[in-house]
Amino acid sequence: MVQVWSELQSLHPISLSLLSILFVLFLIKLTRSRSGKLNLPPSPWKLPVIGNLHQLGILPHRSLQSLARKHGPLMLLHFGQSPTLIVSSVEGAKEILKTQDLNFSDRPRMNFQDRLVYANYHLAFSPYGEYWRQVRKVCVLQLLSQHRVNSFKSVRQEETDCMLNDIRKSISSGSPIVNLSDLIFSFTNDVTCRVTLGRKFGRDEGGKKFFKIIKEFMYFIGAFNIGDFIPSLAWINNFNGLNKRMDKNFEELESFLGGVIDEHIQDRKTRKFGSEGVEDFVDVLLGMEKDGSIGVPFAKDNIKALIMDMFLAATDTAAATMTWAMTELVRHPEILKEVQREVREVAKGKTTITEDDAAQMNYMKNVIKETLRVHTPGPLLIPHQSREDTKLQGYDVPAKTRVIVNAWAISRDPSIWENPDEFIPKRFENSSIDFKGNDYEYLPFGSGRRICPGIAFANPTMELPLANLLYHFDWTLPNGELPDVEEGLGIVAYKKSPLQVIATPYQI
Ligand code: HEM
Repeated sequence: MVQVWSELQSLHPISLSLLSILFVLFLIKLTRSRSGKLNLPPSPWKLPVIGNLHQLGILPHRSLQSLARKHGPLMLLHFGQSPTLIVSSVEGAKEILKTQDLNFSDRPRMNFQDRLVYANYHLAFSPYGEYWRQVRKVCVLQLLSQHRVNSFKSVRQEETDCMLNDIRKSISSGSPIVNLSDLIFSFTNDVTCRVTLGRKFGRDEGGKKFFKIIKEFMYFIGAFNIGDFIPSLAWINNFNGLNKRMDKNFEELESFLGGVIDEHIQDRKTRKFGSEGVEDFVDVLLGMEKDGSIGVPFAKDNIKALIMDMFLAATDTAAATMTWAMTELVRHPEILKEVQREVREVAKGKTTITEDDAAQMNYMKNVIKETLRVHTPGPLLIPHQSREDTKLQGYDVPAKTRVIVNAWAISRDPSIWENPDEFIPKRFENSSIDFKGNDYEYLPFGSGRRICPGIAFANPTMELPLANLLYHFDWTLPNGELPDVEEGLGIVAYKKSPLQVIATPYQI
């Protein structure tokens, strides 16, 4: 020490003052980094490079629920290089989706968006900002408002009749076992096709090809993609076949959607409205492209993205809910009997159940509510992202942190719900809890700025066919075997194996 001191004294005064400045700067940095140390939410132990990815499991909502039980309802995981906040409590969800909604209304960018030009124009994946605000407004006003939804009443009625006829045909051809999963998916897909594209694509080769394209696209959104978590390793997708598969799908999508738009442009030259006689969504969007009324740059690629949004958001979610509802009903014959009693009392003697009839079936509505609680179709909502540094329940959350709200775990939290894993539609009787985004213990459609804008569309699309299925047929199980409740992989929690049930016509 004495030697260091005497060497310092022998230094030139300029060097000495430089050294002092450096020393002071070092001290400032040290103090800053100590006082600026972030108080981050608890994290489970993580591995180098992949972080907590290995703990994600095949059904992430379930593995995240188990991790939250150990580490708490606010947890910071690292999926590769992406810090991700996992929220599994009512208080946390309320903070994200209400109190600090503006800060958490962004979306993280997904790797697939780099490979499909118009993926950047999606409503569901758009960052928070003027583009998102304007296209959301257009979608709500032109397709999803109560007024527009009512104008598609006849479409839902006709498609419900088609589904019932398919079942009758199957029975009269000697096959009373019907694949309800397929029938329900065709129903929601045909309804979405008609209101969005002006016509359905049927069950011929063309229609089947379209189903395949949509299903494949859904797969990319839900599939594990290394580029989403470790961008520097995105090149791996060139070798594992994912990029090739995406490119092929996107080419098919481009050709299909391009064809639909061209068809509409031709149609508009000869007719005022689309093939249904009502202006469909593509017609409306083409009109907006032409007159520039949307207020943000808007061209064919934007139209394609919004069409896709409607298919991705509307078809699988509603179909999954109805399939789960029927699955739970055949698993609980006493509940099935009770709901059929209500349906048959309300619609007594009628040959067709209308939406006005279905609207009076309160027990059936509770069956749908309970289905959305137990089998939340979007169990983790769509990931949100913070826009600025913030504090959350005493923890620091830096800007650009991904946020996953585990809505499924919250709706199965035993401290909130009695017997949370059991299917009990009666729990909603005399309860004010609803799915409109004000009750944070029950968030099947999310809440806040990014809440699902399709609630008004989804309701009658599920209630009408369900009421009709329950009214016109009795349902039993092939060999008396209960259907399983195993979930498939993907962003929508659907029933993995198809629901096969025996339909027996009910004598009105
Ligand atoms: C049972 C049916 C449905 C369920 C359970 C459901 C659920 C959800 C959920 C959980 C979100 C994400 C909310 C968030 O990020 O916080 C969402 C977003 C969205 N949903 Fe739905 N949805 C359903 C039906 C529909 C339908 C029928 C449509 C349209 C026809 C639709 C259109 C959308 C769109 C466009 C978004 C993105 C909103 C945005 O990012 O601003 N959904 N939905």
